[in-house]
Amino acid sequence: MSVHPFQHFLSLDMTGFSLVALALLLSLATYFIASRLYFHPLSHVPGPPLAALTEYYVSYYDLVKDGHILKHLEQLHEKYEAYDSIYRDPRFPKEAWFYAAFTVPQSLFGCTDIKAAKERAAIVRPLFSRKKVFQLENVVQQVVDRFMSSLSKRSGTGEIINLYRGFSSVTMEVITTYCFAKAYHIVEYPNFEHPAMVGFQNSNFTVFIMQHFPFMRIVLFNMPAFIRNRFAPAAAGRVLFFQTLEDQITEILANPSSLENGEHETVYHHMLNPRNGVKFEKEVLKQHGASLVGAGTETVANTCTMAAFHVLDNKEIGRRLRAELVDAWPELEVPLPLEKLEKLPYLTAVIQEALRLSHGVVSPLPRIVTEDALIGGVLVPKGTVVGMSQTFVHLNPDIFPNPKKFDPDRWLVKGAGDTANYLVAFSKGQRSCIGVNLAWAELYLILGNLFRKAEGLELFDTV
Ligand code: HEM
Repeated sequence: MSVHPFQHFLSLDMTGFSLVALALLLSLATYFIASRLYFHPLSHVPGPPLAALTEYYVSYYDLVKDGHILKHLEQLHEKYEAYDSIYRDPRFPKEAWFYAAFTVPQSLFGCTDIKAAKERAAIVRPLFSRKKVFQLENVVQQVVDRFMSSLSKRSGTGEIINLYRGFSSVTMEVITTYCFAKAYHIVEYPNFEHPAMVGFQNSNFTVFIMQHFPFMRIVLFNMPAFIRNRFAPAAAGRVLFFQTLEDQITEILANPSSLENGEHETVYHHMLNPRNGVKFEKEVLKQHGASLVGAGTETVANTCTMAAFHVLDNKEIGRRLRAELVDAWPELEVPLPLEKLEKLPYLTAVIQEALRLSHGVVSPLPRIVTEDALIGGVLVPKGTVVGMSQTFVHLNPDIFPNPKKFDPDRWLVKGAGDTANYLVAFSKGQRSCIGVNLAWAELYLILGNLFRKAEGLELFDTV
């Protein structure tokens, strides 16, 4: 078979072209890999080479491995303790790319500008001070009473209750009543599956998607409702919740004097305060409201779930907790005030241990290093994004021996007060949790009431 001279020329040329392209590609890849591994300003920072090469290293663990980046990071981070240097340094702002995925950039939580965040925190902080939480204790107590009454209706029926959903219901209802004086009747909803609560909870995964694929923020929020409901129900829940908040805000803005007749002080009294000229726009109010619900629902519910599991799982822990509660609270008809509950040492230790093992927020919360800084003994250049998961502090065996064991006694031994400095569930520094007092109050009231009043609770099908 004869070969046409042109055909020969073409095949020779294609091979030559492919070789040149391949060589070019290899050189580019070598240049990229070498510059990232050896010449990048962070090349001296320890860590796996693949993570230095691509940001999709984290995306893979978040999206494909169901958030298992933490298990993986735990092994990597054992040696690198730098929590305080990162979070206590007031010069390091929150990193915008990460926080943008929560779609509340104008809220206190989402605000990445140091000065603006400080001003915003100062406006709402009075609502969450220890004094105010004590003044509004009955708001929390009433929701807890409603939760207990929902539970007692199921008592003796043999019904299986998803307590995690139950705790999420009570914590979401506390936030909406405490912050907005608005009850959604979440704790009364069948199976503790109120659509706003379940929708908000399920939508957490969409945050990861929006984090790694930012264009999805526009897609998910702007697609027609019927498509979103059909193909992205989790995002639909989030949108539905934002809408309910917006409706309340629209009503208040149309009739600001309604605040004077409200049941109690709310976040709107602080964010729409004619006396000191504070008047935020509707969008800011909406985002701030949503972020309070986001920050205050799952966190408290996770801690309650962690405590309840271990109290029910470990007979001795359950016995000691109940004995302490019965002793301090003989008359069940009269609620035991927060002031008394927080003086109970074993209950306090159970809560501390539950906070430690539920960690607060498990994702490393990123900050930007604005000036060259020494973090964990490593010189980190200006502009670097740094963060450390709270899990690495809470599971450090040098601080908490046998760290995976739920052991309230570790908080009762001499010197445990110092160890409390390492309980970083609420983070540290200027951007630490503004709701810490409310959170503690909820934990005391929910767990105190549950383990004093509910009888016959048993674990079912847990691992
Ligand atoms: C066990 C319960 C809770 C835990 C463990 C917890 C933990 C945290 C953590 C770790 C942060 C820092 C987040 C970051 O750096 O981005 C934070 C911030 C925040 N938390 Fe909580 N939280 C809890 C309950 C609450 C409650 C009940 C509220 C409701 C008022 C709340 C409102 C906030 C807000 C608004 C922020 C943002 C503060 C800022 O960025 O300056 N949290 N929380």
